Amino acid sequence: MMLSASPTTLAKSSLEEMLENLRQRDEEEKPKDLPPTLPSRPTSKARLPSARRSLPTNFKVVISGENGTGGGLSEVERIEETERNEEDGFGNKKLRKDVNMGSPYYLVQQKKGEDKVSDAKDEVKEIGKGKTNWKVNDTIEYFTNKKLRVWCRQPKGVWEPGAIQSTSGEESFVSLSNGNVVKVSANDLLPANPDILEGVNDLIQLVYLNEPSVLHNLKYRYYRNMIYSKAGPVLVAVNPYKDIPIYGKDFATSYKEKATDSPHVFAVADTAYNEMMNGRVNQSIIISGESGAGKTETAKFTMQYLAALGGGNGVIESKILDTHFILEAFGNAKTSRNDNSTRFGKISEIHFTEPGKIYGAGIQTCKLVEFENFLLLLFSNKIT
Ligand SMILES: Nc1ncnc2c1ncn2[C@@H]1O[C@H](COP(=O)(O)OP(=O)(O)OP(=O)(O)O)[C@@H](O)[C@H]1O
Repeated sequence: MMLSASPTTLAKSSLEEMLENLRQRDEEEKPKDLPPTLPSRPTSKARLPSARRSLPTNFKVVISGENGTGGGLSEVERIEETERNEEDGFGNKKLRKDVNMGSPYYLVQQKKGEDKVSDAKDEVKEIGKGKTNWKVNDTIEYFTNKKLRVWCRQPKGVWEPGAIQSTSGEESFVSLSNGNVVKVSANDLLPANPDILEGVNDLIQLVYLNEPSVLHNLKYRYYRNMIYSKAGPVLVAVNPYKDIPIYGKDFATSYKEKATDSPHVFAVADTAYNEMMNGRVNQSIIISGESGAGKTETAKFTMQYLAALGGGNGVIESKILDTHFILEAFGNAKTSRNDNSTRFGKISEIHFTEPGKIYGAGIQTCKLVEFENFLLLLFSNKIT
């Protein structure tokens, strides 16, 4: 399903007003002050910002139920792809507008997703115009003139947001958000993303993919209980260390019915299940992270979702889910990093019948590789 990003009939937000003012100011200054192109990005094509492409004039925001099945396509590419072809190529249903989740988490995501993606594209279009070859100084100059936000590395390595006041040679005076003005070298400055991109649910939507921008985006979401973010086809989970009500039946149902595309472990499990069912290809999900990152919990949520999808009378599913308790009793221990640390690597398999019902499971364990712990869930379809 597509949702048009045409201007809303509601009163303009202060953000919209600010953007409009910025655009007007740019228009006035256009002939003598063309903005430079975006700063350099990682060389990998997969991480190039979608915003570098010229935007379609009839731009639309697509919210589809799939997660990570874009084959590495950027947001704009996926939009164009979907516009070319009503089917998403993976047999997934598109977002159902008629399902009202009634969940604050869902609503925030929906609203933010719609507004931000479309507005940010416009803003990026503005910033991205101009020459293709640029130098660091051009960018700093541009950021200074426009009073745009930058990230400023402080002595202890912490990145603080601020605005460049003036630059002389390799050094700049930056006014930090706490009011202090500090002198920093150009090496300690990085461009920040426009406010409008704050909290985007896929990191590849960020115009500037530098370390502070990525961390800031994850932190912004984390403080709003949005612990999952996408980094292209990869799901990033930040351990909340508290219960967040995002794993209940209503959430499982909404991911099953493609009612939301907010990043979530259920979405990953759903994609794997659908790929297995549609493509008849075994699937695997790799969960990695340092000790205490939340791998075991994530694996449990994945299995819980798969049990809900492939559940029959519930007996075998609950048996599978209950194995965690036995395994943890024998194989977990308290460490300085995690009170309930799994001391072994784990490969869990779930087997499905052809119609997609669970008919068995298996778990292989292996020696723990400290700090490079992993869990691998495998899903296989019975070939009879
Ligand atoms: N999604 C979550 N929601 C709430 N709490 C969580 C979540 N994920 C992890 N936690 C908390 O973090 C703790 C550590 O998580 P977990 O045991 O899954 O880490 P791990 O990566 O498997 O660690 P290890 O490699 O040491 O086994 C859990 O006991 C739980 O309290």
